[in-house]
Amino acid sequence: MSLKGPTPQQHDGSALRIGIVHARWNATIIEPLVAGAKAKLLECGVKESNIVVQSCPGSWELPIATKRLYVASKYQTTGGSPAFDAIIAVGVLIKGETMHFEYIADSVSHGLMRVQLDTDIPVIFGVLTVLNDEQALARAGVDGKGHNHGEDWGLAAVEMGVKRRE
Ligand SMILES: O=Nc1c(NC[C@H](O)[C@H](O)[C@H](O)CO)[nH]c(=O)[nH]c1=O
Repeated sequence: MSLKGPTPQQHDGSALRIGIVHARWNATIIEPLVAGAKAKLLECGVKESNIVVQSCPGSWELPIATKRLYVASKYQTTGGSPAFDAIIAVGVLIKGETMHFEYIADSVSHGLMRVQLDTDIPVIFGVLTVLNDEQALARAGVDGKGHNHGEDWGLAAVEMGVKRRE
């Protein structure tokens, strides 16, 4: 058994509304990650109609796309309270030949942390920062290898969404 990974908890997601914002770079990895997160949301009782999925060009755009989803939702509900209990930001950064990877990874991680602290809406960090395709495939659970990290992000979104309402 791996020493890594979160200790799972059981939470009832039936009252939650969850956003998923995903980049479109490296779509063959993004797709299983988003599917894994969504499957766990549904397994925890989140209603399909309460899962909103949006996309953006790449991981660099995740912080602003996540912030915009929160802001837009705030004005769609009565009383201006945000409509989302948590948002999962999904991206796949694969190291290339240049320093581009480092700059995006660093900026996106700080950006997403800032969005969640500024908005008080939990933003689950679903950005893979990997050194090669094999690492990406293993973390998306593709071809039965490795573990789909999207599932962990779905569970984290339910836990944080429930706790935000307590
Ligand atoms: O470069 N590699 C990647 C990437 N670059 C695009 C960047 O996020 C942004 O969309 C553009 O720079 C335009 O702002 N975006 C990713 O999600 N993964 C990568 O591996």
